[in-house]
Amino acid sequence: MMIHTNNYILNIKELWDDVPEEYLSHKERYENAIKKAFIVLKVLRQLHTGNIQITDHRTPTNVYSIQDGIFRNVNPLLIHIGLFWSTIAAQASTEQQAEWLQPDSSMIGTYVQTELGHGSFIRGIETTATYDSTTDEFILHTPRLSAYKWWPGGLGNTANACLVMAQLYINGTCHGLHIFLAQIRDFDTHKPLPGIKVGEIGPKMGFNTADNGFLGFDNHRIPRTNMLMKNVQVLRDGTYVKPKHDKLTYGSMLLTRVTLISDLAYQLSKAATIAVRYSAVRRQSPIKSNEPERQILDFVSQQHKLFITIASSHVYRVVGLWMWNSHKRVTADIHEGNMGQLPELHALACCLKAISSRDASALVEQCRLACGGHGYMMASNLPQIYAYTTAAVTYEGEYTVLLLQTARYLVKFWRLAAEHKPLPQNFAYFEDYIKKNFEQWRNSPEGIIEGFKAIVAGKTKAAYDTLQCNLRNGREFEEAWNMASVQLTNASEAYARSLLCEVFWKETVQLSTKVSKSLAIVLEQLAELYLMYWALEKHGDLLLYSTISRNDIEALQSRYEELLALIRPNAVGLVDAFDIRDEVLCSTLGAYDGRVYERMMEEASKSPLNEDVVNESFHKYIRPVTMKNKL
Ligand SMILES: CCCCCCCC/C=C\CCCCCCCCCCC/C=C/C(=O)SCCNC(=O)CCNC(=O)[C@H](O)C(C)(C)COP(=O)(O)OP(=O)(O)OC[C@H]1O[C@@H](n2cnc3c(N)ncnc32)[C@H](O)[C@@H]1OP(=O)(O)O
Ligand SMILES: Cc1cc2nc3c(=O)[nH]c(=O)nc-3n(C[C@H](O)[C@H](O)[C@H](O)COP(=O)(O)OP(=O)(O)OC[C@H]3O[C@@H](n4cnc5c(N)ncnc54)[C@H](O)[C@@H]3O)c2cc1C
Repeated sequence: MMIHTNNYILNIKELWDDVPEEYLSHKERYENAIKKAFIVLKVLRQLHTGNIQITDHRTPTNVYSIQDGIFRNVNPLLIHIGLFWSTIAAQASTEQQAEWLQPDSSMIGTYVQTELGHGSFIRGIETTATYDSTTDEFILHTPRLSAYKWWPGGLGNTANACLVMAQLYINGTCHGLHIFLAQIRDFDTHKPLPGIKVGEIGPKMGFNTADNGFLGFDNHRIPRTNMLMKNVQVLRDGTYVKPKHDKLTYGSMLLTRVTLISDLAYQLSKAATIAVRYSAVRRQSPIKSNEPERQILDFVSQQHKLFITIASSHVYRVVGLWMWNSHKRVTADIHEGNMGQLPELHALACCLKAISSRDASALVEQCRLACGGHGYMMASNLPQIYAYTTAAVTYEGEYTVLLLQTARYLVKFWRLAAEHKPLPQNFAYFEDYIKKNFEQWRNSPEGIIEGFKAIVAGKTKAAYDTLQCNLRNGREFEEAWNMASVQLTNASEAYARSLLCEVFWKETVQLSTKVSKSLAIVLEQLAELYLMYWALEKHGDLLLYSTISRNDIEALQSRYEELLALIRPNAVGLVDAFDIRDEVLCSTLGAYDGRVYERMMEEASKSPLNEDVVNESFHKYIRPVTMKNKL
């Protein structure tokens, strides 16, 4: 059968709620989400087996964005598809993949790593997998409360299998963290298997349909062949065959960090669409007292809040794709046994995941605030987008922890520069900074990019000097590192920003040669706006580390304001171009037809508190008090 994904899925009636999910209980919400998730999964399986075929392009992202509208919150199968499958595909041997990745598999899985006691410091994970050579099995065990797995999405009620990260023990020797496939519930009855204690962790700020769960093992046995064995093996006699790089086990986190950048671009495009469309409809106060009230989008301060969100969505779309291609390249190299590019990819993924999630959550919140009171309504969908987006600052590597990983990489290159050793081309600017080869400031995108590199060099130098000073004062390295950690994270943040500016500007200039002149102008305006915005935000750093002057900063400010005026006529067109359907946007404020007030009233009428003209609590509680002496 040939289908058009959008229309096919949008026409499945059971996928769309009559009652907004905010009115459902925790339990009802989950049950409703599960109903929908399995309808979508069935479609995906039919797509996979070729029973149905798609006539529209961009298949995975299409399905992803449509399912995003179906689940106002989160698809409970997100981790099954996004992490369980992809980890097996990346880390299981060919034979294991052939067995486990069947399209009609009974397994519904999740990715189980974090414990009550350890999330960031994964070497501290306490769950053990001990090899028993007499039975050719691993024994999974949770030695204490802090070792209980806690957080995995879909674990609470949905999953019957999982990939577990545990410390591998063979003959009393610990070989560190490895990944194991464990069945946890009976495929038929869905009851937890003997030795498994599993449940859901309770309501959260968002992700309330993801049934995040807890899990404990009581000497639970799995076959030896359930360890993911593409990169590392345990043989029948207990021989341990080491991986080519000891961080290959962390590969799923690396991949998800890369993927997340694009996902956050998409979340930003939703928030920008809602806030810009609403700002075009909403009128509040005249600008000149004798004129009619103006669209709030005409207030320059409103443009300042919103246009950076549009630009940032494009930045993360472009940089997300750039990272995706790098990941593909490095993975191909790893297949050939060449691990050389892995540290750089890890360092880039860490800081870009950290900054993209932090930017996205701050900008989504800015869009919500830019919609005034109405942005606070759940029906605007902005609170849900915020709750979803802000979680990304924490999961898949907490913000600061990831920035500190990138700092290790920066410090390594600074040390080379300080010792006058050869540097790779992309860090040649460290040497220029040391030699004080400062460029004359240019008020242009290229000049700003150079300025940001000077900030990276200056901040890395400051952090490095502090580190050295702490060492000279007799501190151990780890302690000296901790004492310098504020400066180290600052350096990483600056590094991410310089990458974002450079990649976005270069890619935009290249793209501009391939599109119409009028489109090229708008794309370059957006890219320039992004660079100017951040140059102004970081003007203090530019004053400290580059050759910028006060006059230059004033000129940047004028150009920035000019850009806001230039973008204003295209603002609505720019968000329409994100091409997000109303059914996916789920927002009274952001729908394409602009019927904001009508939609708000329609949504309010769905409130159960409007079902009765007089709520029964009036008779039970209010009247007895207010009418007490008057009856
Ligand atoms: C129906 C649905 C339809 C779907 C259709 C599909 C279409 C899909 C399309 C789009 C999908 C996009 C959606 C994506 C959205 C996903 C949503 C996800 C939901 C949430 C899920 C959340 C999951 C989780 O959170 S899982 C748990 C994650 N946990 C963490 O991230 C822990 C963080 N901690 C760490 O990573 C580590 O502890 C550490 C790196 C901080 C430290 O590790 P350690 O071993 O201690 O190492 P250290 O001593 O610091 O360093 C030693 C050297 O190792 C280097 N290194 C560290 N890590 C790596 C690595 N990964 N790779 C390479 N090298 C690494 C490090 O740099 C050191 O090197 P050096 O040279 O010594 O400096
Ligand atoms: C919505 C959501 C979904 C999730 N889904 C999953 C899942 O599917 N599977 C899974 O396994 N996990 C999942 N997680 C868990 C997630 O990966 C962890 O919460 C995350 O890695 C952070 O770890 P933590 O909670 O232990 O924070 P902590 O590490 O305890 O962080 C607390 C504070 O300590 C600071 N800190 C910690 N270590 C350092 C350090 N070395 N240096 C400086 N500061 C430090 C942090 O910066 C932070 O400010 C999910 C979490 C959330 C919120």
